[in-house]
Amino acid sequence: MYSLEVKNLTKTFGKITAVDNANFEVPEGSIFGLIGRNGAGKTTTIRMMMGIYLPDNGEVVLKGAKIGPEFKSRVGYLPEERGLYKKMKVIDTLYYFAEIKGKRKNEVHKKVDEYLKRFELYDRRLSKVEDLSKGNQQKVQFIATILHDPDFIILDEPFSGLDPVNTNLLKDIILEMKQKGKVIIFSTHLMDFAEKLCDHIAMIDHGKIILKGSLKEIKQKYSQKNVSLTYNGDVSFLNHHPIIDKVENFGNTTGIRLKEANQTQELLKLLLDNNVIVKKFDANDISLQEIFIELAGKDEDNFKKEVANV
Ligand SMILES: Nc1ncnc2c1ncn2[C@@H]1O[C@H](COP(=O)(O)OP(=O)(O)OP(=O)(O)O)[C@@H](O)[C@H]1O
Repeated sequence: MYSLEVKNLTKTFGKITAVDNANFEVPEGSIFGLIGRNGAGKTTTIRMMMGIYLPDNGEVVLKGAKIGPEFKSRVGYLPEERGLYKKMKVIDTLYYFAEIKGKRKNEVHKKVDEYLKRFELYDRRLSKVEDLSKGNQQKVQFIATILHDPDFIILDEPFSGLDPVNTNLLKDIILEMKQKGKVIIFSTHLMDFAEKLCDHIAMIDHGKIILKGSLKEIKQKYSQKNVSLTYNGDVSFLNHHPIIDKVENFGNTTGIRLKEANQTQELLKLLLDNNVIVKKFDANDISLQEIFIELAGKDEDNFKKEVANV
């Protein structure tokens, strides 16, 4: 069952079509990633979902009914432009945001302390927001987003500006919220996060949805001719080998696309024969990053052909 559906959403700004007839479905109890490059249309889509922008066309549907004001009280929204009152103390900021969502101080007091401690902000609770680093301000805003225990959590680029420790903490909290049955929707251009967290994704490019669905199924579909390799040695000989379609270096791993799905054993033998030390050989594995580059890294002509097939 879908909890939230985006139907034919379109938004133009003058001559720019920021979102072009976008359709996707967010299943109940899922972590959903809206992924795309800079300027792809993620924020505009989210703003339409939140009722901040009126769409030129289309609608957002919640459990079969057009979204209304009641949705606002059930949602926690972290906007891309982080907007906190700079002169306000951290603790007052959190109580203020909770109050806007109808929660009294004594209802959220315990939770506020708990989150401040988890995010290592408890000692800064009496500091003014403006005295915190950007990353810490973002953590405060994230806490403010979830304090009222919303059913839907919509996060626009939540990981940008966070260090690895806080990124992990945020990931843990997102997973905890999923366990509680919440729907989490977040936008990102960082495929790693989407890959680790999401059950479902929609990939947006040039305002169009070019890929959507269960991440597992998408990866299965795209992985049949793929090998993800970790190695020591030199694999440059693969570049012009007749069984190889493409070799892409992703830093820690190398993605190899074969011309045919049944050539994985031949590839393994080839690597060993050429004295490559194989540390990890994942046949039929493909990263979301590879799929993303394949689809969103296309030139304009290929892009139009691909979109025509979604
Ligand atoms: N208020 C606006 N006025 C004019 N153009 C806009 C406005 N908002 C967005 N755009 C344009 O719409 C397109 C999509 O922008 P959007 O911010 O939705 O992309 P995004 O995927 O969120 O990008 P990023 O990851 O860089 O934040 C871009 O070309 C952007 O310049």
